[in-house]
Amino acid sequence: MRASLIQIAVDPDESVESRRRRAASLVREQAESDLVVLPELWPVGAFAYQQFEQEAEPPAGPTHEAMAKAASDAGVWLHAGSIVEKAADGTLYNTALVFSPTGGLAASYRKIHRFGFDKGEAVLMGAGEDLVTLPVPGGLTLGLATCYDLRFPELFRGLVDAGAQALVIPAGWPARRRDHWTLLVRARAVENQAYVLACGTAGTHAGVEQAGHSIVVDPWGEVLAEAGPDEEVLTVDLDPAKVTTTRDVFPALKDRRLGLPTPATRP
Ligand SMILES: O=C(O)CCC(=O)C(=O)O
Repeated sequence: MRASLIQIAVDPDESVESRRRRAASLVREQAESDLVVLPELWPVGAFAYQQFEQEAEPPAGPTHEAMAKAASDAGVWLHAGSIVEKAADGTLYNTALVFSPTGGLAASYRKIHRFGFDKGEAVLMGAGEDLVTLPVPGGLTLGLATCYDLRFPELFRGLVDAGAQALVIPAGWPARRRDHWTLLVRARAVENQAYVLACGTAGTHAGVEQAGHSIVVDPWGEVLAEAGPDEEVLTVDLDPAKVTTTRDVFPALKDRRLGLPTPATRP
């Protein structure tokens, strides 16, 4: 199963429309891949809070339309990163969209952990409630998470319990915390014995330099490929059997001790 991560640059001197066209054309160039991944909020920029309302899209808006067409033109599974979704009741969500090779919406995921503490996404957006997995026929079962979610291991364990074999994480991670990014991506791969495909953005928007350094890690924690800081497409071959082999040879997931009493529940 071949995967390509498109680490697109998000810079304020390019319009959202132009970036959307460019992203679609980059997706079309990956027709040799089975799965293509774009980063978090690449149309507007993950830190461009002031533009969230203006660039918010209904579930079947312009990014959805452009990405559905790009997926079917290329004949690939497309994790199209995330958009600012405006739901019917007016709530904004950071919503990831995944398209099948015929351009149908196969899954969507509303980011569960909102970033910003008392500002930005944390106050402007609603929180997702649902864990999402998606089996890709003939390939791996994907588990979906977005950016700041990476800091919450219990989410990933939930995805693994639901069958995930490859954790796909679009992000808009800042350069100043790049060490956390690479450390946490590898940790999620090792502890869950799963592939991790983590796709960030390049460039600088809203004054926040992006880390880039998209990275693909195998179920043993080995880095298969890592991008630099600039716009780049990272292509790797994944072996679905490697997840089963790793879990069979080193069955740590079977040694979990669930339901132990805590000091509060101990009689
Ligand atoms: O957790 C971090 O350091 C970055 C998170 C982030 O930038 C985001 O979720 O948009």
